[in-house]
Amino acid sequence: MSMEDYDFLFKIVLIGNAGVGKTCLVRRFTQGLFPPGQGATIGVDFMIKTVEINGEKVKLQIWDTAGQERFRSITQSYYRSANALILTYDITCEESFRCLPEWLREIEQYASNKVITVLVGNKIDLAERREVSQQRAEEFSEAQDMYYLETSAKESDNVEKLFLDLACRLISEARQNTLVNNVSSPVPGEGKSISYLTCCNFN
Ligand SMILES: Nc1nc2c(ncn2[C@@H]2O[C@H](COP(=O)(O)OP(=O)(O)OP(=O)(O)O)[C@@H](O)[C@H]2O)c(=O)[nH]1
Repeated sequence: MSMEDYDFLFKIVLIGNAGVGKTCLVRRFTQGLFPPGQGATIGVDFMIKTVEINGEKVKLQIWDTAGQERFRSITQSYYRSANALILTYDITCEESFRCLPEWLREIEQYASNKVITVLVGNKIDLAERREVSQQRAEEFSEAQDMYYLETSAKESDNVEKLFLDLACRLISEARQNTLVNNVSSPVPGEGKSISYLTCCNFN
């Protein structure tokens, strides 16, 4: 496949406290591995994965930002052009959940108002150490109008689903924008134009 051979290109940025597992989620999805002894991210890392959804090639540019406070001014500059943000916390770390309103303020300030935000509670393989209940996280995400998903980068639980559902959402949004911006374009209903809806499982 050549570099230009894709139907959609989306930029996804992962944010959240240090140590919640952002890098591991990205490595799991893009490389299919759980890195041993993963060091803290310095600034921002970048990975690409192209997936096929209902016969269409979707190129995902995935930006993994450092959670440490001292990198905040660097990472903020990556919000603006993001199509989607994956706001991650660690279900075994109350502190990472309590910081979410702070992250939402960052999003409000630096991201586009069209950005899609997904809240992710990572490390569900450590169920016995859980400090944040699923219900509490769901209530929070509902109040903030975000999708919510729990994952384990270690056990590969829901990681593929996270990125693929997000890609479906982004395709859906992109099509709606095209329709809004171009009134003469054909209405959906023909060929494969609405089949993508069947793969969006967020609720
Ligand atoms: N048990 C378990 N450990 C995880 C999981 N995901 C990440 N970890 C561990 O959590 C630690 C931090 O993971 P990272 O992926 O580096 O976290 P990060 O959010 O990228 O951290 P920063 O780069 O500092 O922002 C590492 O020791 C990982 O092995 C998971 O799903 N389950």
